[in-house]
Amino acid sequence: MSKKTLANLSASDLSGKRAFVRVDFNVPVDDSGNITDDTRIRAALPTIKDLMQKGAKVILASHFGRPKGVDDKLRLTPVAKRLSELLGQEVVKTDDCIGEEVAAKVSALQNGQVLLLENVRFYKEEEKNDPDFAQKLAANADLYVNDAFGTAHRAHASTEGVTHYLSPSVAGYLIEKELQYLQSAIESPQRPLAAIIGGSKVSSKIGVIETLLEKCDKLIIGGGMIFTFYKARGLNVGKSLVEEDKLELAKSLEAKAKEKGVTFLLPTDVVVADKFAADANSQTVSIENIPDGWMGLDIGPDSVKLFQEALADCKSIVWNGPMGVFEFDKFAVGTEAIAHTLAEVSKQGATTIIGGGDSVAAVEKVGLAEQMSHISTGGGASLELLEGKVLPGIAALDEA
Ligand SMILES: Nc1ncnc2c1ncn2[C@@H]1O[C@H](COP(=O)(O)OP(=O)(O)OP(=O)(O)O)[C@@H](O)[C@H]1O
Ligand SMILES: O=C(O)[C@H](O)COP(=O)(O)O
Repeated sequence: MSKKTLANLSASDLSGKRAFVRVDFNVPVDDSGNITDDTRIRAALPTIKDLMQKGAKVILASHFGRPKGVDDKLRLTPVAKRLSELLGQEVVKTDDCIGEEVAAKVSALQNGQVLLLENVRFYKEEEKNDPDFAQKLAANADLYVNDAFGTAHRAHASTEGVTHYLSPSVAGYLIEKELQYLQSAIESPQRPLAAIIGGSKVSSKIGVIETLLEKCDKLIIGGGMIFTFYKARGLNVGKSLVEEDKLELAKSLEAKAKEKGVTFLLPTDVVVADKFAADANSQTVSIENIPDGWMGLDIGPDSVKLFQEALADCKSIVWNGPMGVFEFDKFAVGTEAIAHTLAEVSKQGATTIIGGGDSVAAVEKVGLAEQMSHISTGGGASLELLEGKVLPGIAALDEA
């Protein structure tokens, strides 16, 4: 990575210094506000612990959800509690992210102590990347560390704006690791490189499919978007999800794959349902025989076999997006089978990278996360990185 990282800063650079650290603690919670998955908190620990050990005063900032103004349900209090448990040390929590209370609590911090600011999105200025707000965030700190990979695709005050007021501005260990895996996966992969792209719509994955067509040897498509490709081929898709305005695009993506010599695989059979529900009636049919009135919600067993065979000799695999409606157990089979396949090829030495969000949730659900080479903590951010886009939260950091 050409950016300066925390590894470049020694104890003498950090001891007694107030480090403003942007993390992504936007964690899933249940209806009672309990954290259901603390992966993102644990992923930030190497950076936080390193700063503590090097004697910095650690000021953590994060967003949580998408509040419109102050929202008591979106306070970071449960996160502070969980982080205190993980660090084995009390984390000081403020009720705001700027202002006098923050200034007072920061000035009372000892070297190695950790403070968590309140949700930065309680201020609309955060998402507007307002310079005055960024300056207020920066006012209590001496330097900036960005470790919020999941939010690095947002040019917000705490991810981009603050870098104009704090120096040095460096990447934390999580961002460093994410870039190392995701960038090298597509820039200098061990080949064959396969990409598996799923999810609901072609429209949200056009950019990544187009970029991957330039980079990978095999492109495997699953999820709701397959029906747009089938319809473009003239097949009947029943009540399945289709983006009518993307039929031409689907045709051109298939044609482009052919032109580039990329193996382009769509499922050969699907599991169809009579309604969009967990308890729907279902049957497995070949893609030529989707009945009227039924909708495809998962890939079928022949497709799983086809994909497994295609993945068997791959040395690098990137996966983004579920193969079916995995939230319903009945239609999670295809997604889970792909997770098992990736765990298998990982064991045989392939690099397997899971690109955020739903595919990560699926891999975790089947308990295979540990077996993958890299599980990204970013959904949108990992997708944008795979698309080859510049992430503003990273671009703004100091050059190495
Ligand atoms: N056949 C299908 N019909 C309708 N929806 C589907 C189908 N297959 C998958 N989905 C839905 O797609 C959603 C995920 O799609 P989306 O485009 O948001 O992917 P994503 O969240 O970007 O993926 P990731 O989070 O892994 O990056 C899931 O909620 C899943 O239920
Ligand atoms: O969960 C995420 O993808 C990140 O925390 C970014 O959240 P956002 O999409 O609300 O900006």
